[in-house]
Amino acid sequence: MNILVIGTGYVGTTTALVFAEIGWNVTGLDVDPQKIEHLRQGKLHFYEPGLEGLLKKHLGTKRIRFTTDKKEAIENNAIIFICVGTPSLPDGRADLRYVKQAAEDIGRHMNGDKLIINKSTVPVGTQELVTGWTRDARTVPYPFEVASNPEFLREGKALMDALQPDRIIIGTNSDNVAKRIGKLYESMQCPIIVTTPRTAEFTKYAANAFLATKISFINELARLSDRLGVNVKEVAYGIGLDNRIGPSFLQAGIGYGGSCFPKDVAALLNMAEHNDVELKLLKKVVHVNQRQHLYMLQKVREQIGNLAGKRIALLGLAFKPDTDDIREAPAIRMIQKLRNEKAYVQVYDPIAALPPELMDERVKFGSSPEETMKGADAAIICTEWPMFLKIDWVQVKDSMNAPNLFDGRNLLDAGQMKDIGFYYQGIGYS
Ligand SMILES: NC(=O)c1ccc[n+]([C@@H]2O[C@H](COP(=O)([O-])OP(=O)(O)OC[C@H]3O[C@@H](n4cnc5c(N)ncnc54)[C@H](O)[C@@H]3O)[C@@H](O)[C@H]2O)c1
Ligand SMILES: O=c1ccn([C@@H]2O[C@H](COP(=O)(O)OP(=O)(O)O[C@H]3O[C@H](CO)[C@@H](O)[C@H](O)[C@H]3O)[C@@H](O)[C@H]2O)c(=O)[nH]1
Repeated sequence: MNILVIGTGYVGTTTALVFAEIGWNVTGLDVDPQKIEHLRQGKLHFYEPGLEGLLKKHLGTKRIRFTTDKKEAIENNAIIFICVGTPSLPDGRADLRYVKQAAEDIGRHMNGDKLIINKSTVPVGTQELVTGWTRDARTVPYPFEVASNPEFLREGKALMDALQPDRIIIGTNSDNVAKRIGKLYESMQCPIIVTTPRTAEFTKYAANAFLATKISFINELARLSDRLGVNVKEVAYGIGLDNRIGPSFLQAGIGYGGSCFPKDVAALLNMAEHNDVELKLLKKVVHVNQRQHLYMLQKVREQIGNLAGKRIALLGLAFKPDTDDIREAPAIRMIQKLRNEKAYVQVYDPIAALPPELMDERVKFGSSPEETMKGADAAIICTEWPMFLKIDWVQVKDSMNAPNLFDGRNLLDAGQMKDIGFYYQGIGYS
């Protein structure tokens, strides 16, 4: 079977490689010639464990190829996945301009029957819009179908999530389309749910909104835990063992970030507003999340006083470990706040880079965690990179100006850090 994947970002590249791995012939199409050139050379333009090996393997098997030629790619493939970005507009709405462009490209170059499957995260009703955009761009009225097939992979675990998904959701009103898409995934061992396109589109937002809610819930309880002298990690473990609750996404910290949760929660809130429904709980989820890094900074101020002129070390920039993605990362918000308060900031991350616009005489990137913390008045852990567990904390304690350690991800062992001589504060954990 020949498959075209439009968009070779995070989702498109993973999707293309997973279909190559399960035996299909895949073409990856992107408007960005640099990305395509990198991919042709077996190089990824983002960090994701395991993916580059698979890319090199399938360039070798010739099951995968990459192009910027829309006409040729669309003409040669009857099954087309749309995997383009749907970023936030200023009012929170999902920007559908790339999806529209892809739909129009397909319509314009259509040369026979096409099955269009949308994997991008899109508002309810987009399948109907894609149908209209494709139809209006056709020059010859070839038949085509549009289905929804949302993607649930996580950055850092993209390959595992895409090869062994918890479920596959197919949104179509046609039994024949459901069968054709089901065939693409027949080697995967997971439930396949066939539903309407609108339900499939909504389910994606519901999943991300629920996960974000779990995080804000435990973050609120973490703040109360601090006041009550309770260990929120043990609370999360205790409630997580209840099958009805489950253990995941109950890790308290400085809040969620990334390219998905903030954008998708905003899009869902926008959808609700346009339908005159107020999602009060979800609004609070966002509110809690936006304040969580400020809560940590308040703890720092309580310990070391005014931050002006103080040296603060920040460990971790990425919005979570195993990625170089800093989109909506709490660490970035933290740096901006520290900069406003005229602190000197030294940052370290094993993979992610500090954006040049954030660097100045007050904000520098360190060469190692140890060097970053040398002479600091306080260190704040913003990302739970496993390498931070291996730091020689005894040595670090002696090299700091004052041994103040603030663990924004509850990564380290509080007792051990205190034994070493640190003033240690996590979130709902100390
Ligand atoms: N990143 C994730 O972890 C993740 C997980 C699940 C779902 N999603 C959703 O999947 C979608 C894609 O996300 P992403 O992170 O891969 O986005 P991305 O921005 O990294 O990649 C999108 C790619 O599409 C390309 N593109 C745009 N218009 C095009 C066109 N007309 N023709 C060809 N290529 C075009 C861009 O150049 C870019 O390379 C979004 O809707 C996102 O919300 C993302
Ligand atoms: O207990 C937890 C779990 C996560 N996080 C934070 O939540 C954010 C998002 O983490 P994660 O969900 O692992 O990363 P994403 O790659 O953004 O994946 C989410 O967003 C994708 C895009 O829609 C979906 O496909 C995935 O299913 C969904 O998990 C990160 O900042 C984490 O630090 C916490 O603070 N506590």
